Amino acid sequence: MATTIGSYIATRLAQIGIKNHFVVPGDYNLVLLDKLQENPNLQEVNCSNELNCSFAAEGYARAKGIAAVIVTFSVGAFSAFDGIGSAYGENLPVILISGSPNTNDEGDHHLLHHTIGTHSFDYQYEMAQRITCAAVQLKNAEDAPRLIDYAIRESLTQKKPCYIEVPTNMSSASCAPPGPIEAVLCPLETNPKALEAAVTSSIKFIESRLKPTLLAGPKLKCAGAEQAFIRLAEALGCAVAVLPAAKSLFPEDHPQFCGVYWGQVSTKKADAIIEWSDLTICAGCVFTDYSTTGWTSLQSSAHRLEAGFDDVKFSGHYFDQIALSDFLNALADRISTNDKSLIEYNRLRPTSPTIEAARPTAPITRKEMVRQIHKLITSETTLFAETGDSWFNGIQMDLTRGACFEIEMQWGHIGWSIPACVGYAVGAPERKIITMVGDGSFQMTAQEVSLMVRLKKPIIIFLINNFGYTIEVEIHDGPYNNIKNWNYAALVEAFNANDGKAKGFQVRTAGELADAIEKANSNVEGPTLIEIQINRDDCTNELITWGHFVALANGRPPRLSS
Ligand SMILES: Cc1ncc(Cn2nnc(CCOP(=O)(O)OP(=O)(O)O)c2C)c(N)n1
Ligand SMILES: [Mg+2]
Repeated sequence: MATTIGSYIATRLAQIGIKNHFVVPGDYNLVLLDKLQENPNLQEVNCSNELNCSFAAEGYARAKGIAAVIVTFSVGAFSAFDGIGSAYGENLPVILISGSPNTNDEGDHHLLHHTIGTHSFDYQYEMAQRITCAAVQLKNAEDAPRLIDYAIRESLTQKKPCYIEVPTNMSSASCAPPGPIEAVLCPLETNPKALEAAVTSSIKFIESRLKPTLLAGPKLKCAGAEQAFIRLAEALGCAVAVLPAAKSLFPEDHPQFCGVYWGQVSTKKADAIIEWSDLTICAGCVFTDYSTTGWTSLQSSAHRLEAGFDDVKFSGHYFDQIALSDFLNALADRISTNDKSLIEYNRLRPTSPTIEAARPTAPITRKEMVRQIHKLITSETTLFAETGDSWFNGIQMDLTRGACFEIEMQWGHIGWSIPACVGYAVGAPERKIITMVGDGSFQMTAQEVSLMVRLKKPIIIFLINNFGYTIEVEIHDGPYNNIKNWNYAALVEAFNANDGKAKGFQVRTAGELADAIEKANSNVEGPTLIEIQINRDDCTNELITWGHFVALANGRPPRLSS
C-alpha cells in the first residue's frame, strides 16, 4: 500500500533508532513536520535556532549513535551546516533534512523568499555535498525511496552526516512503502583475506619491537571498538594511553591506564612512556595540530601502527576493508604478551596530587573549582568540556569507571556544549550531565538553556567566567579577546518566565561554590548554572604551554615556492 514521502522518512528515522528529532519550523518544511508528527515513535524537540538545533542533534548522536535535524531552506540550513560540519569532523551520523522550494518554481522562473535571490535553488544541495557523505534531492516521488535509503545507509555505514532535501510539495506526494530496514542497515563488512593478511603482518611487525604501547583515539567510539580495544590491551599487557578526544573510551581505573597523551600537556606522565616506547599501536587515532600540541607530539610513522576506522597501516604496509573492532579482536586472539612498557611505566607512575580544600571564605580559584567539580563525578556522569580552558580542566579529571567525557576537539566550535549537552540528555536521560563552559563560549549559544528548562533537564552548568577568551589570549592576545560581561545567573532564570525551574548562582568564594553545588544537586526539575568568577590569568599551565606551541604552528612562515 502506497505511503507518502514524509511518512517514508518518518518510518526510516524510527526504524534506525531515532526517538526524538530536532526541529526549527519554516514554511518549506511544515508539511514534512506534520508527517513526522504522525509517526507515534517520533517526538519532535524544538530548538531556539538552527545552529543550536544542529548541535543538539550532534549531541543526541553522541548518546544514541544517530540523529536527525529538520530545518527550512537556506535561512535554516545555512546555520545548521555548522553543526553538520561538527558531525562530519566528529564522525557522527546526523541526518540533515531541509525543506526546499516547490518543484514547479524553478521551471516557472520564479524568485523566492528564503533564497539568495537567484532562479536556481540547487546551491544549498551543492554546499551540502561538501560536508556530508551523501546528499540527495527528492524531486521525483518514484525515486524518493531509493534516495532516502541511500543517504541513510551511507550515513550509518560511514558514521558521517547525510543530507536529504525535501521540496515543500513532495512531503505529501505518494511513493512506495519502505522495504525491509535490513537493506539500509549495512555495517562495514570486513574482507576475511584482508584481515588475515593485516593481522599476520602486524604481529610480525609488533613482535619485532621491544616495548610496544597502545594509544586509543576518538574513532574507537564510532567504530564500536571500545571493548575490542580493551581485549587487545589485556592480551598485550602493555601501557595504554588515550588521546584527549578519546578520554573515557578506556577505563581510567584500569591497571594499564597511563593517562591522556597530549605531548607536553599530557596527564600522568603519559608522554614519558609513549615517547619511550619503540612502537605505538594507535587505534582510531586522529592526529591534528590541536591533538599533537602544535605537531610537537606526533611520533614518526616508523614508530606507529595505525588501525583506522576501516584500514590498517604501518611502515611499508596498507590493508583496507577491515572494520576496526574485527582487527583489534583478531590481533588480541593471536598477539603474545609484552608488558615491558607497563613495567617501565609502573616505575614512573606518578601519585595523583591531592589538592587541599580551600577555606570557605577564600576567593574561589580554578584549582578549588576543579577540586569541587571532580568530587561530583560518578559512574553515571557525563562531563562535557567546552573549547577553552575547560578542555584542560576536564582532561585532568580522573574518571570513575562508567563516567563519560564529551569534547568537540576536531570542530572546536565554541558554544557547542550547551545545545549538545541538552541533545545528549534527550538521548540518554539516565545520565547525570555536568557541563564546563567558558563565558565566551556560553555567549554563543546561551539560548538553548531555554530547551533545558522546557524539557526539565537537571543539567549542571559550570560557567567559568574569566572575563574573556582566555584560550585565545594564550594563543595570541589582543583587544578582540575582551568581551562584554553578562549576569549569567540572572540570564538563565529569565528563561523560566512563569513556569521554569532554572536556577542561577554567582559564586566568588569556595564556600559559595560548595553551597551552590548543593543547591544544584537538589534542583531536579531544571538546569542549574553556577557562574564562577575567576581571574583571567588563573588558567591551567597546560593551556599556556599548549597555546604557545599552537601559536608557533600557526606562525610557520610560508614555504618559498621552488
Ligand atoms: C564559532 C567559533 N568562533 C571562534 C572561535 C575561536 N575561539 N576559540 N576559543 C575562543 C574563546 C573561548 O573563550 P571562553 O569560552 O571564555 O573559554 P576560556 O578559554 O576558558 O576563557 C574563541 C573566540 C571558535 N573556536 N569557534
Ligand atoms: Mg573565558
